[in-house]
Amino acid sequence: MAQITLDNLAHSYLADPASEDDWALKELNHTWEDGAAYALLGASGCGKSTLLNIISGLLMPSRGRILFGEQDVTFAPTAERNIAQVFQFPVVYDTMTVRDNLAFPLRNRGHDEAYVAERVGEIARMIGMEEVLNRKARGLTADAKQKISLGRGMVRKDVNALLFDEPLTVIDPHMKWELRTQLKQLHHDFGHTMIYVTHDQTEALTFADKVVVMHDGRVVQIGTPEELFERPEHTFVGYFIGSPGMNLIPARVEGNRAYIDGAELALAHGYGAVSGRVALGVRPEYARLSATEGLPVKVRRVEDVGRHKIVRAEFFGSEINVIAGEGDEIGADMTRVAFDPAHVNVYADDWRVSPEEAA
Ligand SMILES: Nc1ncnc2c1ncn2[C@@H]1O[C@H](COP(=O)(O)OP(=O)(O)OP(=O)(O)O)[C@@H](O)[C@H]1O
Repeated sequence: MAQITLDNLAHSYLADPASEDDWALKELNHTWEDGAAYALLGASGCGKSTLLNIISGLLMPSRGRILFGEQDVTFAPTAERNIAQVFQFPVVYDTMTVRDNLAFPLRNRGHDEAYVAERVGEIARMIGMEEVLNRKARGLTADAKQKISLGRGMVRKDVNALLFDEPLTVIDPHMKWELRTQLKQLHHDFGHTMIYVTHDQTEALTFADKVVVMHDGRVVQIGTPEELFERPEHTFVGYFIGSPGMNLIPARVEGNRAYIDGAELALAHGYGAVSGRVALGVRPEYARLSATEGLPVKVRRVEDVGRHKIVRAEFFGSEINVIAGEGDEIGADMTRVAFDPAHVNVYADDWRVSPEEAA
C-alpha cells in the first residue's frame, strides 16, 4: 500500500494549451493517504478518467509529478506501478473457472498454491461466490462476472492501490447496494488505498472516507461526506451533493447581516467585505416554512417522497426548496421561510467565504 502524491499535476490533450479551458485537468496538489478509500465524483466530462488514467499510468501528464510513497512513477508504465484495476465492464477469462479467475493475479506473482487456495476462499466468501468456484465463467450473468472482476481486483494484498472506474455500471440496481457495502467491508478488512470513480453521489458517499469532487477539470473539494454536506467549498458541491441540492440565494453581505432584495437576515458569523457575485447557500434540510417567522415565500408544490416532503417554493423571484417532515402539514398560512443561521454559508464567485472568526 502506498501514499499517492500528486504534485503540480495538470493535463491538456492539446499540444499547445493556451487558455484555462484547454486543460482537461487543472493544476492539482494533493496527497492521498495510505489506506484510505477515496471516491472521485463529478459529472460526465469533468476530468475523472483523465486523473485516474494518470494515476494508473495509461496517460502521461503534461505537467507535474506523481509519487507512490517516495517513488516518482510519473513516467512508469502501468505494469510497474503495482496497482489493481476494476473497470466498468467485466474483464474475466471465460474459459477459466471462477476459482482460476480469482487465483490468476496471485499465480502470476508466483504465490504458492496453499496461499492461493486460502486467499481465493476468503475472497469468494466475501463476494458470495463460494458455490460457483468450479464453474466456468462463460455463461455467468454480467453481475456475476463483474463480481469476479471485483474479487480479482482485491485478491492481492500487496498492491499500491486499487482503482475502480465506475465498477457498478452493469450491476443490477438491487445488487449495487449489496456490492457497495461489501467493498466498504473489504476496504475495512484489508486496508487498501482505494480510488473509486463515479458520477453517482450515493455511491461516492456510501463508499468513501473522503470524496474528491471534480468540476470542469478542477478538484473543487476533498472532504468527508459530512464536510461536503455541511460546508460545500464551492457552489457546485452544494448543488451536486444533496437531493435536492443546496439553495443558492443572491444576496449582499455586510458584517453579520445579509440583504436579499432589501430584506434583512441575521447571519451566525461576521464576514469581512464580501465582493464579487455573492450568494447565500442553504441546504433544503436547514430551511423551514413558518406562519410567523422568516422572509416571505410562496409555496408552489409539495412532493411527498416517503421519508419527507420536498416543498418547491418561490422566494424573491427564484425557486427555493425546503425539506419538511413526513408528518408536517403545509398549511396555506405557511408564507414565510426561516433558515438555521448556523447552516448558512456565504459564497463569492462560487467559492465559500470563511467567516471572520474562523478565518
Ligand atoms: N483522448 C482525449 N483527447 C482529447 N480530449 C479528451 C480525451 N479524453 C478526454 N478528453 C476531454 O477531456 C475532458 C475530461 O474528460 P474525462 O474523460 O477525463 O472526463 P470524465 O469525468 O471521466 O467523464 P466521463 O464520466 O464521461 O468518462 C473532456 O472535456 C473530454 O472531452
